[in-house]
Formats: sequence, structure tokens, C-alpha cells
Amino acid sequence: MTILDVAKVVAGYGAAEEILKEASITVDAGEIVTIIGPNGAGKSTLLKLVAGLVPVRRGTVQFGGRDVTGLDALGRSATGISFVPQERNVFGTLTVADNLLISAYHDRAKAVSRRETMYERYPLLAEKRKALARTLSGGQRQILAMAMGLMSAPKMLLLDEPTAGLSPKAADALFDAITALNREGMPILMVEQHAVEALEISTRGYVLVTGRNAANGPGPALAADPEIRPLFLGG
Ligand SMILES: Nc1ncnc2c1ncn2[C@@H]1O[C@H](COP(=O)(O)OP(=O)(O)OP(=O)(O)O)[C@@H](O)[C@H]1O
Repeated sequence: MTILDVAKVVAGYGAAEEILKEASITVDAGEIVTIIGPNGAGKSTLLKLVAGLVPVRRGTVQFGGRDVTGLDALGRSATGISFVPQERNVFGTLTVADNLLISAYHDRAKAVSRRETMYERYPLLAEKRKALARTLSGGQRQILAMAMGLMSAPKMLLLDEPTAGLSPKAADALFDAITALNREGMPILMVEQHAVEALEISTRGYVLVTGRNAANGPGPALAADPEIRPLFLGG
């Protein structure tokens, strides 16, 4: 069952040229889908468009069988789409506990119990609950950002380069956390620079080049594709 259907979207910033030029992607229930491609291809723009942060000029976005093209970021969030940005994704001067609490602003009555669920799921957040978010390591911060994204009990998670700037060990741990979350049924759409590792845990992948679809297929097959690999995956 398709839960996200992005069809031939055209989008850009201000009056500048179009960045996305009829790009299309789908995400089915239970999938991890990864978007890869060269720098500036529009990968993050596509993710932000799904989150409602970049307006759609042409094309459509359907989520859960409903046309959400005209909804802004708050409206998309209310339908169950949760976006975890690449940068500035936690409040550094707030504690881990408060970062989680304020992320359930849609549903304050459930905030405390959901935070307990996050502590059970990610024990390091329970250990660090009183620590200021700015004192966390890069990997811990990304786990917090993902947990914040889950505090609204979303139906799909969007992750923008979750392993950017992490050590290989921390990146592996994060990919494990992403896989574990997906195994529980959470559909995930992500953009990743660590393309091989990301595709290997992905049901499917898309290659985006200059705002257009260039290729797609099962994640591991795309990672091993001799034509794709040297172009986008560092040989
Ligand atoms: N807020 C913005 N205002 C104007 N132009 C922007 C903005 N954000 C991105 N762009 C431009 O849009 C183009 C696509 O950027 P985007 O971040 O979507 O690419 P990307 O494929 O995610 O690349 P990267 O891997 O380098 O992050 C780039 O030319 C970028 O400079």
C-alpha cells in the first residue's frame, strides 16, 4: 500500500530557477526509502517539500490517500508526517527531557507518557535526561532529534542526512536505530550522503540528478549497480 505519493513535483526557492523538475517518489507502508544523488541535486529540497516547508509549484503530494499538496508544514505534520532536519535539530540550551516534551506540542496530554516510551526505546536519553542537549555527542544528538520526531506519534518519518558529520561507529549505530524503528513498522524516507550504507538498509532507493529522477530500484541492488556506484557512491 502506497502511503506517500509525490508526483512530478516542480519547486524552488523564491524567484530563482526551479530546483525540482518533475521529480516523483513513492513510499509504501513499512518501507525505508533513500534518496541519493550528487550535491545540489535537490534531495533535501524534495524532503522539505514533503514536509511542507517548500511550496509545490506544480505536481501533487498525496499522503495516506489524501491530497496534501496545499497543506503547509503544520498541516502536513498534523496528518502524521514528521521531519527531522539535518542541522539545528535540537535546542542546545534545553535539557534532553525538555527537548522531548516540547516536541509533543500537538498532543500535550500524551507528552509525558510518550517521553517515557522514548526513554525505554533509547536508554541513553533516559541516562542523559537532565543534560543540556548541547553537551551530547553528535550520535547522541541525532538519536535525540529522531526521538523528538517520534514524539508526535507520526505515521512517517523524514530524515535529512541523519549520519552527516558522525564517526563511522556512530553512523552505524544510527543506521541500526533507524532499522529497528522501521522493523516496528515506521515508514522512513531519508536523504543520505553515506549512500552505500543507507541503500543497504533500504527497501528502495532513488537517484536524483539536477532535480529529476535518474534511477531507482531495490536499495541493495542500487548500491551494487556498476553504473550507479562510480557516479554517486565514490567508486
Ligand atoms: N533556502 C534556500 N534558498 C535558496 N536556494 C537554496 C536553498 N536551499 C537550497 N538551495 C539551493 O537548491 C539547490 C538544491 O539544494 P539541496 O540542498 O536540495 O540539494 P541536495 O541534493 O540536498 O544537496 P547536498 O547533498 O549538497 O545537501 C542548491 O543549488 C542549493 O544551493
